[in-house]
Amino acid sequence: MSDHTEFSIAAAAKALDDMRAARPLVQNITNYVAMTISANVLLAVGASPAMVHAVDEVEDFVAISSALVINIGTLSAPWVEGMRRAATQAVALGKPWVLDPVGCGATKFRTDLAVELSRLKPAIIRGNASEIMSLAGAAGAGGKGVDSTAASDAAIEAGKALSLATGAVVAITGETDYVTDGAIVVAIEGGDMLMPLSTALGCALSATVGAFAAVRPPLEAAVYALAVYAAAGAEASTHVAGPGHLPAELCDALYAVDAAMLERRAAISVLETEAA
Ligand SMILES: Nc1ncnc2c1ncn2[C@@H]1O[C@H](COP(=O)(O)OP(=O)(O)OP(=O)(O)O)[C@@H](O)[C@H]1O
Ligand SMILES: Cc1ncsc1CCO
Ligand SMILES: [Mg+2]
Repeated sequence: MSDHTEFSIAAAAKALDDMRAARPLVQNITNYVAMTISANVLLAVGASPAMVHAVDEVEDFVAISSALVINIGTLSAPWVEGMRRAATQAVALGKPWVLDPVGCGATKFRTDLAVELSRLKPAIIRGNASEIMSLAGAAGAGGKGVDSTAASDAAIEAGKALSLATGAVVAITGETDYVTDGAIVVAIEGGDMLMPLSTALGCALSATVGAFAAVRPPLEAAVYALAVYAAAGAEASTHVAGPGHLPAELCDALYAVDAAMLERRAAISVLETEAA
């Protein structure tokens, strides 16, 4: 029996403790919309963020970071070159990097870049259902700009195929989140329907996945980061009347999240195992 069938809330809490103890420096090449909330989320959960994208320094910065997150939300040509160099450097130095293929499928430029970056050995790819289906080349991806028009369960098979094609662990978010390495599929429950109504919370989740990738192998990092975020998102949503105050409440919940909150607000289940 694989260790992978032993995902648990207790192990998520231990991963969170280990991440906070390490306070990993997480380099983010992310979009203008997501920068502040991503940095605040990382600080609140216990990591150390830096938003660094200049082509002249990305490689040096990767060398001092524990993980790298590349998010293609607001692109321009010089940023693209920085993304290529940063990803290549991370792999050369054996540091995990996370790809968030924002809006993959919306334009050819964006889709081509997401495909190119997905071939540069990301440890984890995290996106919404439309983005993952598009990146996998699956039919029916849909998508409306950066928003998903597909349910996360519709992207599970595409996520498995993308994982097998790239070697990355793939995380698909939505009402239920799914994480796969091409064989195992883990489901994470939690969060709240208000979350997609507040921009860039998915981007900030990808940053959080980067923090966990600094202290756990990719499959565990993705599952436990998503569980922590699902718990905090559900908790935060009980404190707000609508999406406006959600980012601030989410940061407070990420600061407070512990084993008890994880137990109360999130659930992890293994849907498919290697043997299935
Ligand atoms: N209907 C829902 N119910 C519960 N949680 C949800 C729901 N939709 C999204 N979430 C949660 O919101 C977070 C962000 O996921 P989402 O799929 O919205 O990302 P995204 O589309 O990439 O967001 P963005 O591009 O705005 O950053 C995840 O933690 C996810 O579990
Ligand atoms: C709204 C938006 N536009 C480009 S990136 C971004 C943040 C959510 O993905
Ligand atoms: Mg997104």
